[in-house]
Amino acid sequence: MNAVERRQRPQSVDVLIVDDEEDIRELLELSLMRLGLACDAVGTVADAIARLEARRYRLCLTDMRLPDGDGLGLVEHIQAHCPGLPVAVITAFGSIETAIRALKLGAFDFVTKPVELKALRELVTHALRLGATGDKAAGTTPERALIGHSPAFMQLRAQAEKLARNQAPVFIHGESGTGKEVIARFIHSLGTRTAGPFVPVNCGAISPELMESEFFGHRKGSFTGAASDKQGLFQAASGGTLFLDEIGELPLAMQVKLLRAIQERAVRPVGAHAEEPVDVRLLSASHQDLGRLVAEGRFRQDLFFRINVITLRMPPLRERREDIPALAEHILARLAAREGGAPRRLSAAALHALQGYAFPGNVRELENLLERACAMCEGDEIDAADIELYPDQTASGWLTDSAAGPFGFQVPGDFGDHGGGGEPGQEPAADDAERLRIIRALEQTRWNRSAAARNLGMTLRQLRYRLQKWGME
Ligand SMILES: Nc1ncnc2c1ncn2[C@@H]1O[C@H](COP(=O)(O)OP(=O)(O)OP(=O)(O)O)[C@@H](O)[C@H]1O
Repeated sequence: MNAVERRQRPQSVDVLIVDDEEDIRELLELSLMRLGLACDAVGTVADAIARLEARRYRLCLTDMRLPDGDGLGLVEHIQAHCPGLPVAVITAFGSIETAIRALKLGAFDFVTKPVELKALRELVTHALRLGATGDKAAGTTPERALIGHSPAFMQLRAQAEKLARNQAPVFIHGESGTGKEVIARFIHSLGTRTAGPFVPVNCGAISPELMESEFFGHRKGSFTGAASDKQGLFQAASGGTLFLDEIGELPLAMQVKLLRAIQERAVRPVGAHAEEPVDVRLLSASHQDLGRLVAEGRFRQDLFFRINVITLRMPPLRERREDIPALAEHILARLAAREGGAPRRLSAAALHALQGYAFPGNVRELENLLERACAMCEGDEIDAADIELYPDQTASGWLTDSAAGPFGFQVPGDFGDHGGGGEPGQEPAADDAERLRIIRALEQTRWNRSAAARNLGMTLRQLRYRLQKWGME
């Protein structure tokens, strides 16, 4: 660092650099200074802790191996003593496991050695934005309605708030209609990318032939029908979050391309000669057990590891029945706002009926059910008689601890690794469970697909997609 650069150092200190190699400390300091940031640089964990006690920083950037400890210890110290301070770790090339451990301990992000200026710039930009949005994670800013106060939901919410503060890919696992997209939006809204777009994609709804172009875009004339250049979903999500719902539905060929895009942080539009850099955070979700798909050879293990750095498990509604009254109230208020007039109330008997129901279609089914009930009910109060429940779905029949589900098998097959009982080998594949549920619903509605979809708590498009997949349409 030359004398002029030293004189230009701003007064406030933004970044604490922790690295035991002096030349790397200098290099990082210089690179960050050129981004207009002031730095302190130390070489040991003890010095880092002393500085953290003495000053406030906006980011801590630490090497992993230090003479008197490691970067993970410092990450833990910061979580405990300086909550809200983003900490990023510098890992040796190829040591992704260490990076993952750091992320799980609450690190914001990681960069690999040798540190590239571009990666460093991206990391710092997001970290400083995080500081600016830090209060949101504490819940002072209204975010998209996320209703639920049951212990299971509060735990999920706390995890999501923590995850919003880092850049790690998150896999959200849960049954249909549990709110996977809602939680993905929540993570996006509390993170550093909140000013950027949130782009949700249902991987199961894109035709395999168009997938590459949908994801990465295409150049005019690259195939019949490509009348002009088109941006892909990755480019559309740049600076924000790409949410890949039903990621288990991606064909293997597309999985390879997705992995490359994630690893390289770049995509090549169909018909283009060069790759374009993209800066997206990836969140993904599925109702399927990806581990099982990997074992069956239907999902690539390398992609699985890449997207599954952290898993969030969405509890089904029947495991958090305490949330039903608040959810119902929220939904009725929303329906009233749409239709006009005051929100309808639920009678005690109606609420009792709802709380005894298993909700195979989860919150989406509750929404559909209340919408129908509002249409049926004449007065201000919805009674039990106005609520049409899908038969044989008492909550007790669905309890995952020990009981067989309403169709005589363990439900839900896909969630056996999270507390479902029974011998693993005896569980049917999730697809089988879902197929049976859908066939039942179709039989009960005399194959009226719209009515069946409503009863199942899914959209007609989702039902048709599943029927097509099983060759039933
Ligand atoms: N905690 C919640 N608070 C408020 N609304 C919720 C909550 N959870 C789910 N919902 C509502 O339930 C519906 C289903 O949620 P969402 O689409 O996120 O579920 P999903 O798990 O992604 O479903 P699928 O797997 O079928 O795509 C949405 O209309 C959403 O607004």
